[in-house]
Amino acid sequence: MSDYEITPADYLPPVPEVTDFRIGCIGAGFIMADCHLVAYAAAGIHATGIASRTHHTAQQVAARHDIPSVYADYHQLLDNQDINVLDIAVPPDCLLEVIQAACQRDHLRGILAQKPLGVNLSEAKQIVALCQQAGITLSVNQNMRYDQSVRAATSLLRRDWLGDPVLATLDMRAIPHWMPWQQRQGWVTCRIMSIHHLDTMRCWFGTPQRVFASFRTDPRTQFAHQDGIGLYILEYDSGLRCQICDDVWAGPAREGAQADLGIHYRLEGTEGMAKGTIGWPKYPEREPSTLEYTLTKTGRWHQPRWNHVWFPDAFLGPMAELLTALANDQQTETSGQDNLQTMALVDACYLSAKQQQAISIDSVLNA
Ligand SMILES: NC(=O)C1=CN([C@@H]2O[C@H](COP(=O)(O)OP(=O)(O)OC[C@H]3O[C@@H](n4cnc5c(N)ncnc54)[C@H](OP(=O)(O)O)[C@@H]3O)[C@@H](O)[C@H]2O)C=CC1
Ligand SMILES: O=C1CO[C@H](CO)[C@@H](O)[C@@H]1O
Repeated sequence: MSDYEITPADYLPPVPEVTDFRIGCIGAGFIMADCHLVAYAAAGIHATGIASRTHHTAQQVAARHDIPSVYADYHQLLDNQDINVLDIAVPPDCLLEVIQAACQRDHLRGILAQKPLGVNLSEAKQIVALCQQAGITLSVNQNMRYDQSVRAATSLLRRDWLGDPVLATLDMRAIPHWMPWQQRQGWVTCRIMSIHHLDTMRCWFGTPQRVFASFRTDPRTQFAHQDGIGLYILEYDSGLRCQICDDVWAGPAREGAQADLGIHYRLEGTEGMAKGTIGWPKYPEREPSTLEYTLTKTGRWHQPRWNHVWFPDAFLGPMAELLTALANDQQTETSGQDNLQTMALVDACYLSAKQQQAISIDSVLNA
């Protein structure tokens, strides 16, 4: 293989050597049942216990995934001293109380919490502080970083193959399935979906200095919401600009017109250019994400391909990283502390759209 080629180690997550941690799952909804547990099982990682709000839901998911212990509620799961790692996927406005209860137990070593880390930066800070005080390693499930194309692009950037980053754009034209609990938050897009794209830009380029965000409401969504279709410009002092368009309306495709759905991104640097697609909008069909790149040093297109997909395969990544970090007494890349910057960026987007002006991320982080 010539230089400047991507290999599986660049797009697949590490599989932890030590898998004897005992995982308790809190939440048994879509993401836990159809993504987390499916990806873990494929790697030989099996949860020990599960609890949901509704006992019957937990029983059904336990039966489907061969989970030996089902608890009537999450407090009972937390009482089991054998469980030392939590995998939490509950609505964001339920997360803080679950973490508060978890931090009162002294047998827990690690927590993987689904994004967003609470309803805002203030809650995220409380969650991070609670885990630090309890000596629990907290990691946030910002799993788009583990999408195979995103991860491969991260490798290109970390090796400097693209040179100095000049411009990055990401265009989402897709209709996600919305969860009923979003209605009580009044969020359609930014804190639920755009958070992935904002966090991915952070993974690629670090935290921007400022963001300008503009929202327009989504004509299909029946409940009152603050966001809807989201447009974002991220400004970096280096000169780099990132632009994200999250169009969750994507035209009247559900209303009878033809659909043209997908997610495309493009990264331009002084020494190369990469363009990718994210296959997730086709889920449950398995459409792998793609990446192509061209470099001044090679003068041709490089087109690595794989059969893995974000949903569900990439969900091994965040748990594998947490288990590896626990075994080595380290933090993960998506630690709670790191995620405060993603949460600050998201809060800055809502503030920017409301005030119709660019917002510095530091001003939100340090407010
Ligand atoms: N790519 C990603 O990383 C994705 C992340 N997510 C995140 O995962 C979390 C869970 O999402 P998802 O699984 O799709 O949601 P679901 O609605 O499918 O599941 C929610 C789970 O939380 C439980 N729950 C506890 N309290 C409540 C409550 N007050 N209202 C509603 N449910 C409650 C539900 O219990 P029960 O059903 O027993 O009543 C269920 O087990 C969210 O934070 C979401 O943002 C979601 C999708 C994709
Ligand atoms: O994180 C997410 C990614 O995709 C889902 C769409 O099916 C969203 O619901 C979501 O919260």
